[in-house]
Order: sequence, then C-alpha cells, then structure tokens
Amino acid sequence: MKFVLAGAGLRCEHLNERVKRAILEAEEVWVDTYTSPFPGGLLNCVKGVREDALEADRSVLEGPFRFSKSVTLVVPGDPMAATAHSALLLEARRRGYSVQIISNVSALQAARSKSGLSQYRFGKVVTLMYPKEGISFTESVYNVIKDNDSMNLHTIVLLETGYGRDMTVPEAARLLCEYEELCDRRAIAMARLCWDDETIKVAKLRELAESDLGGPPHLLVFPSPKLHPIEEEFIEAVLK
Ligand SMILES: C[S@@+](CC[C@H](N)C(=O)[O-])C[C@H]1O[C@@H](n2cnc3c(N)ncnc32)[C@H](O)[C@@H]1O
Repeated sequence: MKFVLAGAGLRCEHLNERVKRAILEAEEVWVDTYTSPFPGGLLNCVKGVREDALEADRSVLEGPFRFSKSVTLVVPGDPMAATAHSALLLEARRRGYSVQIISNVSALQAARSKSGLSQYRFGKVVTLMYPKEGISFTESVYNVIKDNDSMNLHTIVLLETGYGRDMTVPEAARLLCEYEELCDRRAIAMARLCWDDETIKVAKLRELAESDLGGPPHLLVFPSPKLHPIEEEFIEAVLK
C-alpha cells in the first residue's frame, strides 16, 4: 500500500501532472484544508481532478491515524513545510505503507525568492500565534529574530492560521510593536504570494501596523541587520 504526500503549491495551476496522477491512482484522496489557506479552496481545486476527494481537517491530520487504503494526501505548498505531515508520514511508514513525497513550491520558498534576499542567508523560521489565555507569544518571535540577527541572517515570521482565524500583517505588527526596537525596524510584508492579487510592501513595522494588505494568508520577512548591496538595491528598486 502506498501513502503519497503531494504538494499542491500555492495555487491550482501549481498542481502538476505528477500530483494529478497520484490523485487519480490512489484508492482514497484526502485534502488538507487546515494547515494553510489556498485561493478558491484546495478542496475545490482537487475535486476538479477527482470528485470524491475527502476533506482532511485538523482532527484527520493530527488525530489518530485513520487510513487503511492506498492514500494520496494533497497538501497546500510543500508537504514537508509543516510538521504535522512528517509525523503522519512516519506513522504510515511504521504501519507498513511505502511512502512517497511529491515536492512543490511552499510559502517559505516563495517568500525567500520574492524578497530578493540571498537564499543562503535565511535563519530559523518562527510562527507568531495569537495570545492565548492572556499569554503573549511575541517574546519567542523576538528571540528568534535576535538570534538570527546575531548571525546576520534574515528571519521569516509566519502568522497563525486555522479555524478561519488567520492573522494579518497589521495584527502581527501591532503585537510585535510591543518591542520598540522591532517597531522601528523595516520589514517586508507579503500577502497572498503567487495568488492573482499578491501584495508585497516594505515599511517600518509601525507603518505596517496601520496598512491594509487585504485578506490572508500573510507573512513577514525581517532582513538581517547588514545587507549585501544587491539585496539593498533589490528592496529599494523592486519591492518599494
Ligand atoms: C505552515 S505554513 C505553510 C505550509 C505549507 N505546507 C507550505 O509549504 O506553504 C502556513 C503559513 O504560511 C504563510 N502562508 C501560506 N501561504 C501563503 C501565501 N500564499 N502568501 C503569504 N503567506 C503564506 C502564512 O503565514 C501561513 O500561516
């Protein structure tokens, strides 16, 4: 039996021939509608290839293993860019499945690419979560940015998504502005990368807190403290 994790990329047109074949050949097809938003909905996109595709929400992705047939699980972006999928793949392997990963473009890769920053100089990635029960998660993001800064590496900050509660850049900027030093810092705001209405804006975090970048998904890139002249020129000439 086969367990295929297939990356859908960031829009329906990214569904390549290999992914389509894996969708058509599986006994059962599941579609991850939880880990990242997709233009027009990933379920609709996959149903265009196979009508009986099933929705995999959080309970399917993170709950007890419920597959018993040859399965293709279609995931937004690249299937290994979110930890839930590696855990599923390992569990399938333990249960005797032969496993396959079909790579595709991820939001992380699109962000690295479209920032114009050197792809060799990105540090640890972090996700900003909404405060929960009065606990703020800004400190862990601040610490990752500072750690990356100390090695002169760029930082990607992903924003919490799921349950129709998708954090936007202005919301994130307001939370992170708790740190004056971050508030005065330049960041690259990226909204709906690779969608038809992709929006990229470079500004100080304080200005991004008041900006309107449209609907989610959004993320932020903090360029490292010292940029190469080509990186600086790209930001000024292309992104601004
Ligand atoms: C877990 S990550 C993405 C994982 C996905 N498997 C991938 O490879 O793209 C989800 C986060 O990425 C960001 N994101 C996803 N798609 C995006 C897009 N098209 N434009 C900007 N940010 C995006 C959002 O911050 C979202 O909360």
